Amino acid sequence: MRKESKDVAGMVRSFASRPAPDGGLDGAAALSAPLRELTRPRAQVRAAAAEAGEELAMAAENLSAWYGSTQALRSVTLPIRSRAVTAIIGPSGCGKSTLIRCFNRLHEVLPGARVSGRVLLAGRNIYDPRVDPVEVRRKVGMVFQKPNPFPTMSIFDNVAAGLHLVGIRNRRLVAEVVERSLRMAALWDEVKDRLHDNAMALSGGQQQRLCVARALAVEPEVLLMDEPTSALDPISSGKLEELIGELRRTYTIVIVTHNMQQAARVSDYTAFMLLGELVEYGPTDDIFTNPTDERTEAYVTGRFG
Ligand SMILES: Nc1ncnc2c1ncn2[C@@H]1O[C@H](COP(=O)(O)OP(=O)(O)OP(=O)(O)O)[C@@H](O)[C@H]1O
Repeated sequence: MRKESKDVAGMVRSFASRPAPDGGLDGAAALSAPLRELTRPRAQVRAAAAEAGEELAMAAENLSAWYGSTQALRSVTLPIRSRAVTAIIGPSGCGKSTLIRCFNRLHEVLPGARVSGRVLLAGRNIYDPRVDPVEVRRKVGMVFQKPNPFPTMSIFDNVAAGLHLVGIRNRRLVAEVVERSLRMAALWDEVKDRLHDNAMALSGGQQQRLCVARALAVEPEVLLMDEPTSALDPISSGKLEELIGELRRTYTIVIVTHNMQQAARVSDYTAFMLLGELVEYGPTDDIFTNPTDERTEAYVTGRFG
């Protein structure tokens, strides 16, 4: 487990202040960076992330979200480390799902839903008006609570569907990517002889791994998982956790979970939320064994929630 200073806010500040890559969507904003640094104190500690030697895949910066007049997120600032698993924990209704739905611009599809603040993906604000939400959703894939394969499609076509959407139609290439994705989702051996069966013929756990394969097929930069094992039996949950353990080498994963043991088992970093606010973030070991905030301690020791 990597250890780090507790000054996560400083690390986020440094990430938030990174200039966008040349020609990036934030290119214009980067030109005025000195001004922004003066006006935003959070942009001052540029060296901290470099010192920590940690790369960030994403970060929420002062992110707030509403459903009509109900505010579900309150100025959340949170780093998401590359090639690591970040668990989001907290009691029901604290905003976990809303947060990750803001990470791939799914929140805004609901009528009356609104977001303020920024979400940086590789240094670019995904809420920049010039950014295409469809492209964001390709780069930031999502696996939902209940397995949701396309019910009329075969196992093969479920994984190939995303490739068709991004314009990849070459049959050999599609077949290669489908196989690779199913292997990465640890499902290949179980389905290789029945790729053209209907996806609904799979067990719930297999369907969920199929959804992981479908998400991986388009090579996302980040994979979001919203309580991905809550509809699965213990054996299927264990397999999915093993899979997360494998994928963390290659992917950046953010997992929402109610299950504290699961968060402790699968994640490198944990964020604890309460009433729409981020209470504490840090290495999972620290959050579970040595939290700094008494509300975190009360939650992880089961005293509320
Ligand atoms: N579609 C919606 N319309 C209106 N309010 C909503 C909607 N979805 C969520 N909310 C509200 O937003 C707040 C955050 O909900 P959210 O689903 O993000 O919490 P959560 O921590 O993921 O909860 P759970 O653990 O129960 O899934 C709650 O107060 C909830 O009632």
